[in-house]
Amino acid sequence: MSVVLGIPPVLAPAPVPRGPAADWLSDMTQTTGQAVLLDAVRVVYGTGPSAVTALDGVTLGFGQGTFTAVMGPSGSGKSTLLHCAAGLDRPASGAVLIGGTDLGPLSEKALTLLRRERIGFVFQDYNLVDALTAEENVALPLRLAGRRPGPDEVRDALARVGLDRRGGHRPAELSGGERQRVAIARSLITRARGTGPAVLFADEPTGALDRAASRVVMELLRALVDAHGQTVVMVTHDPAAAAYADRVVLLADGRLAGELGRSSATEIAARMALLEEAC
Ligand SMILES: Nc1ncnc2c1ncn2[C@@H]1O[C@H](COP(=O)(O)OP(=O)(O)OP(=O)(O)O)[C@@H](O)[C@H]1O
Repeated sequence: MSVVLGIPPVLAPAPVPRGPAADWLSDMTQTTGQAVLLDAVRVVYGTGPSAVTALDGVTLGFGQGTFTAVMGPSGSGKSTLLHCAAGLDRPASGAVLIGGTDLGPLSEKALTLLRRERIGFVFQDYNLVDALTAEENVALPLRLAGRRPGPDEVRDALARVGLDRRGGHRPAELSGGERQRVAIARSLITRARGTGPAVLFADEPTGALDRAASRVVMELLRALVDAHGQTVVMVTHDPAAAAYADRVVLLADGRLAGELGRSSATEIAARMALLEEAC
């Protein structure tokens, strides 16, 4: 929940000064239509002999209106990559740009604001508040930001995930798949009025769901990309979920270990098996 409220674990408190390289990268994200760009990102947890290099110089872009799955063996750095790309963790070195904005020089307050207005999050365990209805859950981030949602805003967000008739229900009265769809509606609304998030990050969005519910959630994410040009970056272990993405990025030991274009679940599973064998 701390993630939703925007309290990031800060790894390197000193902001990297903005220099000509950052300006060049910023121009590049705008001219190449990259929603998110990671440039030589390195993340180290801890110090001394017990230090772990979770990301080791990763350079990667996520194009606007594309759907990317990030896969790799356990401990390969997938969550770290997602957290860095979303401005929740700061890299020890390298740069992260969202829509051309270099996150390095931003204060914690500016970073929190950027996350609130331009980034959506969806988590494996939904992170809904049990005591609130679906409508109240969707409206919550706006209320936390001090903004009263417009009369149709919450209903429209729920309609986009096919749950406009379930707005008065609490999470306990909804199935796992419906809860995740409420979480997706909430992620679409947490920003300046009228604009969707620059990027929607999903961390194992189908991890707690059965096959049928997973399929509904993945079809929904795919439709957001196809019909609304939404950019989606998703970490998953599930080849069937990754088969909905335009691109599958593979990580191993904190480094890029290859990528696949749109592929079937069988092809993705075979590639993952090879990668896990090699690690
Ligand atoms: N807070 C932390 N402190 C120390 N080491 C960490 C921390 N978070 C992650 N790591 C280490 O960094 C590496 C990458 O972790 P990360 O969680 O990004 O991997 P992952 O690919 O998402 O793994 P999984 O699939 O198991 O969730 C691992 O070796 C992990 O043990």
